Amino acid sequence: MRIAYTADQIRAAEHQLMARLPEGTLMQRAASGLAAACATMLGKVYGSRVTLLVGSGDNGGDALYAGALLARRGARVEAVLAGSRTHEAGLEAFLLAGGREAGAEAIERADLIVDGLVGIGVSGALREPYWGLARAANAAAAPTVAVDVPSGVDASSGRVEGAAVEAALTVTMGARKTGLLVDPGAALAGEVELVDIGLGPYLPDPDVVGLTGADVAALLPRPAAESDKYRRGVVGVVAGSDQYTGAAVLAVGGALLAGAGMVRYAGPGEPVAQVRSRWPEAVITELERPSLDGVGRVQAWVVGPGLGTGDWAREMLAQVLASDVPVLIDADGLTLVARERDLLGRDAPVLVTPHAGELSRLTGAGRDEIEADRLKHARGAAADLGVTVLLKGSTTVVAEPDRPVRVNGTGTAWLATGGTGDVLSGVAGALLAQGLGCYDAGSCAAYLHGLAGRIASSGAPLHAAGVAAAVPAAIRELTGRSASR
Ligand SMILES: NC(=O)C1=CN([C@@H]2O[C@H](COP(=O)(O)OP(=O)(O)OC[C@H]3O[C@@H](n4cnc5c(N)ncnc54)[C@H](OP(=O)(O)O)[C@@H]3O)[C@@H](O)[C@H]2O)[C@@H](O)CC1
Ligand SMILES: [K+]
Repeated sequence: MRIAYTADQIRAAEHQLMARLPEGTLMQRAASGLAAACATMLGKVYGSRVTLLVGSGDNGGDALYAGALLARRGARVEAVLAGSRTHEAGLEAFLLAGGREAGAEAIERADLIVDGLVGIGVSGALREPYWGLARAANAAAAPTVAVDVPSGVDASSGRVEGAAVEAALTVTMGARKTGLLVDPGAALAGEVELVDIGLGPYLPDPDVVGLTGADVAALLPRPAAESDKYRRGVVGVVAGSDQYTGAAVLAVGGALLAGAGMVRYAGPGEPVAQVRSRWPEAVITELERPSLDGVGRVQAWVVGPGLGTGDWAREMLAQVLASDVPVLIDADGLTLVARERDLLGRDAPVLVTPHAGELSRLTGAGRDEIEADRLKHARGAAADLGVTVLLKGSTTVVAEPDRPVRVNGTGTAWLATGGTGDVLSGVAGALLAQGLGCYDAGSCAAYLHGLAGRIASSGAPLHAAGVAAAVPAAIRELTGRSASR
């Protein structure tokens, strides 16, 4: 599990640890980890050119001490001092080791750039000359190693106001920062390497958590020898309409291919015909009127994709929500709930899966505001609505009251195409029906869906049906050798 913390949490932990250690110890630990990472990146340290971008705080101090270590190993290290002041002891050590001060032109002659402009102490958009230096580093041929966080990225949220450094590697001190797991910060951080400075015992519960493949593999339900189709989980899908038939096909496909024991589909004539011809495995009820009578028992419902927002859709949604099993609400179902919040008043669990636009309808926050701070808005919606919120996007986040937000980084930009959300709802529904809670079902589904997207894409455009088809391959990749069991 990748765990991450806000800047305040890190600072509080550092405070406690620092009180027990001689002054400067933590920075020395940070700098030696940073220098080692730079050395690995350079391959050969002796004779290489390293340019440090040094801000006025301790982030610059880390860079200067690391620069001193690299200079002692024979690198030609130059420091561009950006702040109105500079970490004094760090600069002294740097100069003593043979490092030199330089102007911004040193960025262009570097083999490696070290971004020590700002770390967790940043506030707001980068000011000049930091801003210009960040852009010069991004334009340079050499890769950049960011100290703690890429400068310009808010460590606690991943937000970027204005320019930020694009790092090939971020060497982060003590613990990962939330902003390294959430886009846009996550995308700017490159690889993330954690340097242990001894903070562990002082860290509180994490702010956010990212599941690894091994975590997901451990959570995924596996059929046991005595499983039958009912015990493996029956998913009910209420999706599609005479106008939108594809959503039904895709949601049912996602559910079937994510391991549901059985999928029951209920809808009107047009989508029924489509689902029947595409998925003969599904158990289908063709509806003359909006009613779940005679559809049969399920262990979880998926409701909303392509359903429409008229009276029929509203009645189907109300009946699904009146059941006593977990319900996933997506797409048109969310539009209906936004109009009529009371529908959410039920005892059994609810997982909602909005994108930013749908969440905006649910909460009234602006779409751009939501995109800029996905964590805050997903958390707020989960608390206000009393449900689990899976907010889709380049970093999908899953928020549930009183638990760390789970963030998912497996997706690919190619997934931003029509119908992929319908597949996700089916995948998550299958996991709910197999007994996972909303938090686990949502975060495992996001992981699998992202991985399936990568498999389906391999760097080229994909289509939603291809993502559904790749879900078994994603499960196989995760579960590895034990897949035969
Ligand atoms: N504490 C520890 O134990 C350890 C800490 N460690 C390291 O220290 C880092 C935190 O150091 P920090 O607290 O000194 O803050 P930091 O990120 O360097 O930036 C603050 C400076 O930036 C400036 N500034 C702010 N906003 C700005 C903007 N928008 N645009 C431009 N400038 C801006 C502001 O300058 P001022 O406004 O005062 O001129 C202020 O002085 C942490 O990330 C890690 O790398 C490690 O060594 C491990 C041990
Ligand atoms: K930095």
